[in-house]
Amino acid sequence: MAGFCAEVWEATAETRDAIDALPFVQGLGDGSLDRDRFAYYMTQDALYLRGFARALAAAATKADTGDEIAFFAKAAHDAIVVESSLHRSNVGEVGEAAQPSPTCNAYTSYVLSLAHTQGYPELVAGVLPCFWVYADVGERLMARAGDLSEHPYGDWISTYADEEFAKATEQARGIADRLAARADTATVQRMREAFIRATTYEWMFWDAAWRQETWPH
Ligand SMILES: Cc1ncc(C[n+]2csc(CCO)c2C)c(N)n1
Repeated sequence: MAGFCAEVWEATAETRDAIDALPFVQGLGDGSLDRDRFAYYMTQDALYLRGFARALAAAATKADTGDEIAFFAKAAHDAIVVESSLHRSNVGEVGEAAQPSPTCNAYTSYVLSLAHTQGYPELVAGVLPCFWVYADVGERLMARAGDLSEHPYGDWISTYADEEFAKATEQARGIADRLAARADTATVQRMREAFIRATTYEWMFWDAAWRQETWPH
């Protein structure tokens, strides 16, 4: 039987094609995206990363090997430190008044609900699209953009097209496959659902940035 990752990657093919086709992602790749939309995205992403880093730290507490504790603890660290520097250089510090959008709130609440109500395998499956979708999009935008020195979003593209980041994604996939291989059928089904749901949230996050989504009241 093919591994968990191969299976859920296939199951999310339509959503991933839809991500590639989003005007936000297209504009990020060809540099035509307007600065306002990018700034909105960056602020929402900084808010997302705070919640997401907590979910990664929870994965570290649930992990059952030293390597995996270290992997998720470092990922939690990088979500705040490495990604924050990308944010700071683009939009400065995120103001105290910044509020998560409905989609940002839904996505972070979702991964935190996995952290608090589900087991380690389900949580790993739910945080995996964050790595994999970004590495996949980053790699593709990089191949298309070529020289990034004059690209308005070159630092974003190079962060996610980075070799180190590809390695972290590979490690996250290895962990998910190992967990699924020894999990019972019901757990694998919940893992599948978590992966698919989180991939859909990745689509929604970019779509919300394009629309500069706000709360109705
Ligand atoms: C909506 C959204 N999804 C995924 C990422 C990418 N990302 C966030 S934390 C992390 C792991 C540690 O660096 C990765 C890959 C993002 N920035 N924003």
